[in-house]
Amino acid sequence: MSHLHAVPGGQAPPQRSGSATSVRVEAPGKVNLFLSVGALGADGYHPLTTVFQAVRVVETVTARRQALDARGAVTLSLEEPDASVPTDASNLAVRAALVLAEATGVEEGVDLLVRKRVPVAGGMAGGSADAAATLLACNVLWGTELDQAELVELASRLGADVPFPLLGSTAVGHGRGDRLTPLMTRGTYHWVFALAHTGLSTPAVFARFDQMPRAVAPAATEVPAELTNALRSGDPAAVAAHLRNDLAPAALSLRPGLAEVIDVAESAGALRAIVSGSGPTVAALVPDGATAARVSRALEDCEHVAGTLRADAPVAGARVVG
Ligand SMILES: C[C@@](CO)(OP(=O)(O)O)[C@H](O)COP(=O)(O)OP(=O)(O)OC[C@H]1O[C@@H](n2ccc(N)nc2=O)[C@H](O)[C@@H]1O
Ligand SMILES: Nc1ncnc2c1ncn2[C@@H]1O[C@H](COP(=O)(O)OP(=O)(O)O)[C@@H](O)[C@H]1O
Repeated sequence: MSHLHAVPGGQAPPQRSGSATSVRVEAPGKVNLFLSVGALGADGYHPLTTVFQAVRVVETVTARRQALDARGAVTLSLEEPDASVPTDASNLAVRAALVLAEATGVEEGVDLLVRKRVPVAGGMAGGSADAAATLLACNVLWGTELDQAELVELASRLGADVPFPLLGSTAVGHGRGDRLTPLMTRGTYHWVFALAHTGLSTPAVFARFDQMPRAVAPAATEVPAELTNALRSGDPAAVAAHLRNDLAPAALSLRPGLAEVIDVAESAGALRAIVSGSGPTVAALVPDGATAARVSRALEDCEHVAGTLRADAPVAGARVVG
């Protein structure tokens, strides 16, 4: 591992010849194909058994060397400013750069440019994708050479959902959802996402989950074989039959209009529509492109839907582009 330190006296630290001045990384959003939630633990987290699938709705983070007069600072701007996304130290991408700098002793700072495509506070882990992309981009920009296991360890300190976008594809999550095991799947899955007019807070959805009567199905400690077999056979209809989200009743209780969104998608031909993670995005699994177009059109006419996205899955995890 190579460490870069600021030189005392305000001079620029030496730059390795040939080192890039900017690194661009893409990282995917996700949908939970299975999300079984246990009882709240003493650490304030719920034990999860989940299956993440990375979808082709992609965040892009460009990490650029700081100008000499800003060296040491971590700054962030959004390609398209959005009042619901902070650009200060509370942005998960800024925190990711600081965590990597702290772990490696790098002091040169970074300027981050974020292009968001994953709906904000939508249950698709867009902020986590930004953090994962930032870890990889800074690791390359700074030449810190952490391996993937080390990046995953830093990611899990930032949030339960941050390790997954580093891996991408399909993976089972245990613990807080951050202990990942890749899952073999076949085929391509087609999704239509119905975006809500406003987001839902993940802690608020978990808190509502705690207040609700216990679900009929007990929390699962393993992913059912029916789902893993369906994913292995590449059969979307079989996968649709085994989708499960224990947070759905809590999200629906906070946002009753989501029931209608699910209905609209399924009536228009979706194999199944579910709440994505903690919501409020609704993820509709469709058999083909023609049905995707029909489901999108029906959803766009629904008053609770702000817009739709179509995406295939699974896709790779965070990777350097350009
Ligand atoms: C629900 C899920 C499903 O994949 O995703 P989203 O729908 O938010 O994208 C995740 O568990 C969200 O992960 P993430 O958004 O990273 O959560 P964190 O920042 O670590 O935690 C935010 C808060 O959510 C609650 N939380 C999160 C994860 C977990 N296993 N149990 C919890 O109770 C806790 O109240 C915690 O303080
Ligand atoms: N890089 C980021 N992108 C989006 N939201 C962020 C980011 N950093 C911090 N946040 C805050 O986290 C909240 C939820 O993040 P997000 O990842 O979009 O949703 P979810 O947790 O539902 O997947 C946002 O409402 C925002 O206030």
